[in-house]
Amino acid sequence: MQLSDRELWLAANSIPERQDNGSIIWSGFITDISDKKQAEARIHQLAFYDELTGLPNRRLFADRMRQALVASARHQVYGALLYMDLDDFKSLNDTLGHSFGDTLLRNLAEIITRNFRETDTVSRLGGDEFVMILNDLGTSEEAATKNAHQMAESLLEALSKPIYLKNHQYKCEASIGIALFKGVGQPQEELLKRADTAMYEAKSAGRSVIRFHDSEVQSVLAQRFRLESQLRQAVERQELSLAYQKQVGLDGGATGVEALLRWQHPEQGNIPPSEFIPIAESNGLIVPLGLWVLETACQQLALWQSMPETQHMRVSVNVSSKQFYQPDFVESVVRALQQAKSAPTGLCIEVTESMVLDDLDNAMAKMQALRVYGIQISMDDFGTGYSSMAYLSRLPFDEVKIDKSFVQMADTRENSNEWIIIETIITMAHKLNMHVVAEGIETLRQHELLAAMGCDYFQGFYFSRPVDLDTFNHSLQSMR
Ligand SMILES: Nc1nc2c(ncn2[C@@H]2O[C@@H]3COP(=O)(O)O[C@H]4[C@@H](O)[C@H](n5cnc6c(=O)[nH]c(N)nc65)O[C@@H]4COP(=O)(O)O[C@H]3[C@H]2O)c(=O)[nH]1
Repeated sequence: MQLSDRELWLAANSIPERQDNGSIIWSGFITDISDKKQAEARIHQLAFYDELTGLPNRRLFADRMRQALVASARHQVYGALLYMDLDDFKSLNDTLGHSFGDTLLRNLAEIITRNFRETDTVSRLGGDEFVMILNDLGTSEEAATKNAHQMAESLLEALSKPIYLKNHQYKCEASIGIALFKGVGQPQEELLKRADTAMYEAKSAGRSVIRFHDSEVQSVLAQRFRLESQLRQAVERQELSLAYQKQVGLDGGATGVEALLRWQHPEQGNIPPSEFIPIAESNGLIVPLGLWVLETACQQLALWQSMPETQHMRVSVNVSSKQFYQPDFVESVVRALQQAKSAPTGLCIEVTESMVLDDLDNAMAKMQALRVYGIQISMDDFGTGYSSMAYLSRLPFDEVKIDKSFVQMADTRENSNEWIIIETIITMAHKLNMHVVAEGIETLRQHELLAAMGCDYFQGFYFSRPVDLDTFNHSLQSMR
């Protein structure tokens, strides 16, 4: 029962008694059991929650951990255990007293809880040690590592804001150890020990440090962070360049090139795009990098267009999803063309199927706007995604690029389903007035088979690897 100012728990006991006329009268008594209920709630609170902060205690943590492991196994997703320990709590407790320490811990509990999602668990195992269970961090180890690291970083940032307590300003620093988990394979105690060990490693490495238990994960992460900061300076240091891979027509003559980004790292040498482009995509750096690629490719296009022997050459440029969905993407492409004084018909923008399907209407509007200028659009990596014929017919593409994995798969099994699919793609693309490029041609046989199927253009190591500009121009001259 809810009274105006408090909740009242009542227990009713009554016995039915049948009367002579057949009716039933209940007689009994009602007892106020509010005190008992409160005592039960208090016992539950004491059993499962930390008295000082109100956070789940070790017992409830163990139960949530069990649930997290089962859920992770069922959905095949990664989770992580974050073990956090304050960097100078002991000395603070000793100098400012335990009551100050307690108030600080209560404040921190609130800050930590605010920093995580409702589906995560924030618990206090004792002293200044907090352990968090993070669920649903992704299906790949890489995504989980990144997500767990981001969440730990954002926690450190939230903790670093000054807290004002009893005339003291306190800026918190903490060490965090992380252990990833997936499925029920690892015993709970083992996982906790791993996160704890990682936390000790973090502590010995300095203040406000995050460490993963798995040394391999840690070194991949360290390399990623190193690359990330170096990539920021790569444009200014002129470490980036474009490689050009030619595309040929049926007669073997070069009809165009695909411009591919290259990073010549001063110590590590050539770093493949598969390594640095995902980093640039995740931190937004891909937008300025992509613009640099477009501007450089347009300048080169203008040069080729100014010479009679190369004026027919088309330059294809890859764009990433983040870059494509920038509100001013179309304007930035047009600006790059205008600044370089190159004709828009020589530029081809390569987008992938999954990129377009992310936001179909928006993508369609951008593609139509690009085509108004005469810029061509190619659907890259066709065959790897949904490869929906329905979408292909609705979207304004000029070209379909059959992915290399598809071409190579088909080569190994004659008359395989892959060949049938390739043939269907080619026929359908032609009916939709699109031409077809097969990429990843490595053998004469692949070339001949695809040519026989009606493919229009070809690209692959069989004709040429991607090469630097001088080598490319040289090869053009020697062909004349
Ligand atoms: N095995 C084999 N491979 C072949 C063959 N012919 C070409 N390749 C490789 O296939 C990739 C083709 O580019 P992509 O599918 O667009 O795939 C590209 C593209 O998605 C991305 N990328 C490259 N440059 C840029 C860029 O400027 N911007 C963006 N957003 N992504 C880029 O990185 C990916 C990888 O680029 P690369 O390492 O240069 O790898 C290139 C090229 O070197 C062949 O016959 N056999």
